[in-house]
Amino acid sequence: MLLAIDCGNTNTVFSIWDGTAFVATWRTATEWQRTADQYYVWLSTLMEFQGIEADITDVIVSSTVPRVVFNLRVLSDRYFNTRPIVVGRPDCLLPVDVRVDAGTAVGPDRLVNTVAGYDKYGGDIIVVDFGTATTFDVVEEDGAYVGGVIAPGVNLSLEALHQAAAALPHVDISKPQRVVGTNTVACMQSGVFWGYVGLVKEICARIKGERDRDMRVISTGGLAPLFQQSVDLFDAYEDDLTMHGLTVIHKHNKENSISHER
Ligand SMILES: Nc1ncnc2c1ncn2[C@@H]1O[C@H](COP(=O)(O)OP(=O)(O)OP(=O)(O)O)[C@@H](O)[C@H]1O
Ligand SMILES: CC(C)(CO)[C@@H](O)C(=O)NCCC(=O)O
Ligand SMILES: [K+]
Repeated sequence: MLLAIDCGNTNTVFSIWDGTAFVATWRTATEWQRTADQYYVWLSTLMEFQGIEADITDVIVSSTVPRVVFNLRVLSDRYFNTRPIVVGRPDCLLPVDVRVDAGTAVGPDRLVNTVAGYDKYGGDIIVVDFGTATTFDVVEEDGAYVGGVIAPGVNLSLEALHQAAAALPHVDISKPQRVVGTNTVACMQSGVFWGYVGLVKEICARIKGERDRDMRVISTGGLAPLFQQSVDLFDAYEDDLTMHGLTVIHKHNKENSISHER
């Protein structure tokens, strides 16, 4: 079985893939200090608790935080006796081209989202991921990643207001009842919620305009449904797009590269 690890700047998600379906998914805060042994205690406890007897033979990692990769490598090596595939490293093959400026290190999560989006929907799509940052990834007709947009994440935007302004509280995002807020929290929620609706609309329209074609917009990330509730922003929503992409990349590497086994 495959252990797929999607490490974002805020959260790290571990999923076990049996070749057909995900048998379990667990989420933990991203902390680069966490050691391989700590990961294993956490993972094995959850597996035992849920009665999952997974024989993990393969590990694939996508990490937007370079420092955590070392301990995830040790985890893979020490407890699963396998060398992990690390997306973005030269020995990890991608099933699609990456056409960006020379020397640009595209975030591995964006590459994985691109692969997943192309696998599920084909080309000419925009993948929008509401993570720590909100990213827009543009997929060419042939599946190539051809660039995109990085905007501040929803929670980050609210947190920035709280951090920078003494009188602004910590607020969770939600859809405000009205645009005109009559209290501080409602005003902040309105600014971020409706501001975000505008941001997504404008960026997608401009991408389509720049490329002079219609493109399907696929959303992923925990907050996508909140926005979709109010306005028709996306053509489809996928709750586990990054994880799906990791399984596609793993399969591609298994079929096309020299063995990752020891
Ligand atoms: N209905 C909701 N209301 C508020 N927050 C939500 C809701 N659903 C999900 N979230 C939060 O939205 C955030 C988005 O989750 P997601 O997994 O897409 O990215 P992340 O873990 O924050 O970022 P990264 O992948 O960059 O670490 C998470 O912090 C999650 O707890
Ligand atoms: C933009 C984030 C933070 C989104 O998770 C990540 O993809 C990243 O660190 N990217 C590196 C820069 C780039 O993708 O061009
Ligand atoms: K994510």
